[in-house]
Amino acid sequence: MSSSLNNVVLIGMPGSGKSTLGVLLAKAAALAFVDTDLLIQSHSGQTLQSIVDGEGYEALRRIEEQVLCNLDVTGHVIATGGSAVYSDRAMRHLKQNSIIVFLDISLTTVRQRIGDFSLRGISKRPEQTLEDLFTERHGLYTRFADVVVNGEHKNQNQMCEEILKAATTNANRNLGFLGPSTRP
Ligand SMILES: Nc1ncnc2c1ncn2[C@@H]1O[C@H](COP(=O)(O)OP(=O)(O)O)[C@@H](O)[C@H]1O
Ligand SMILES: O=C(O)C1=C[C@@H](OP(=O)(O)O)[C@@H](O)[C@H](O)C1
Ligand SMILES: [Mg+2]
Repeated sequence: MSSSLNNVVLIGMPGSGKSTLGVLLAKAAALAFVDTDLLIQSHSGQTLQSIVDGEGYEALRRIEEQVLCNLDVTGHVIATGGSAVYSDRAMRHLKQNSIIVFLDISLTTVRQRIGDFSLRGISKRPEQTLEDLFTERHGLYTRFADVVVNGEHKNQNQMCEEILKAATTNANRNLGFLGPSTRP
């Protein structure tokens, strides 16, 4: 059979809803769920914040790349961390059998949702502002996305429906996504 695009990978800024929407989406689509931030924490035995504080943001990116490249699942919704897109290798690996969905929210909404970002283990250069980070990443999220879902002014249920619809439409152009009902 041709490549089965049977995972949904969520990418986007912190606060875009990857972790919370990922669970809802998995329930709605009868898929399993994995949050790669939790894999990083269990892999390293510490919180993301303590990795950034103790070893620096580049160490977090290296661990994240390793965890993403070792991920070998099918039939999952995969919530990534906001910095996943800094690894070309990891994104190419995920793309092999996944639809990549970018949850696109504004900088204002990022600020509202994440509050004090210095406590959130964000992987960024020390001098980098949130605005700089937003601009730098927006291009990366767009580049790797198969589908972009605008997340402004929508509640979680609306987002979930929209992601599912967009991912299914996109995947139906390929084969084998979300089970037999979408196969020709
Ligand atoms: N569509 C939405 N509308 C309002 N709040 C949301 C929405 N999606 C997520 N949130 C909230 O935003 C916060 C960050 O969500 P989270 O899933 O942790 O984002 P991420 O994993 O992308 O960093 C949580 O408090 C969550 O409840
Ligand atoms: O954007 C980032 O640099 C990060 C986002 C976090 O995940 P969420 O995007 O789920 O908040 C987590 O991976 C880590 O603290 C780094
Ligand atoms: Mg998250």
